[in-house]
Amino acid sequence: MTVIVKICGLSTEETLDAALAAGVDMVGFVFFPKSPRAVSIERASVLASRARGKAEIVALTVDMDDAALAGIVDTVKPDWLQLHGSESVERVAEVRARFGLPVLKALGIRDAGDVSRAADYASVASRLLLDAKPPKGAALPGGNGVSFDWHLLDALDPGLSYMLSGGLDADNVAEALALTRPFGIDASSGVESAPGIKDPDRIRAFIAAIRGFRPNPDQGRIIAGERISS
Ligand SMILES: O=C(O)c1ccccc1N[C@@H]1O[C@H](COP(=O)(O)O)[C@@H](O)[C@H]1O
Repeated sequence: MTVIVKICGLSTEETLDAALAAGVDMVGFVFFPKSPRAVSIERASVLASRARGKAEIVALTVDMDDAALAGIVDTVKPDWLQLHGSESVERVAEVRARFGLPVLKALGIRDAGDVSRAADYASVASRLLLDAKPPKGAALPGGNGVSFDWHLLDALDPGLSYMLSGGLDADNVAEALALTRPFGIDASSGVESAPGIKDPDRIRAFIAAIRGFRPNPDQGRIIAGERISS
């Protein structure tokens, strides 16, 4: 099982290079002003040029209008747009069509109802990112370093491909992979030494933990009473 790895919220050459050298597949730049990881379009453009051809470049946006998205797309030239706000199914389809870029739609998960909503977005988003819902009163819609109950994903259609995020780090990602079947893994806080400060050692340890993960063939998931082997 090869799992795509995304590191989000990179803002320095040193940490970007550490992620690239460790074999990251996607690198995310955050365009949400309240985030401690927010970068300007100019800064993201420099970092994106450094990463281009080595990893896919993701522009993370939150409920952004077309004019602001266009500014990012024209200058940074991302490979992906990540929509991490409360964008509707219609808005996801509109952004994808208008900009001609694949869209990674983030959905906050806290309960079974949130999981069932994922199916609504599956046909319009190029890929889904299942993240923890932010704690009440949080300033950020993501990047809060909190996990959700991964067992909730047992209810997902097994054919639905998704990326997993929310409070993942080198210590818990193997357990997350053992309980779920994500196409990819995404982390931000879990590879930082302080909010917004990415740590090269934590990035390396995180990617090594994912690459080193081996599913236990005797430990299939139980879905609706039926054992699904790995
Ligand atoms: O990282 C941020 O600052 C951020 C801001 C606004 C929306 C989303 C954000 N990050 C995304 O959230 C996931 C989970 O973060 P964490 O690992 O729990 O800290 C992250 O991978 C980003 O895609």
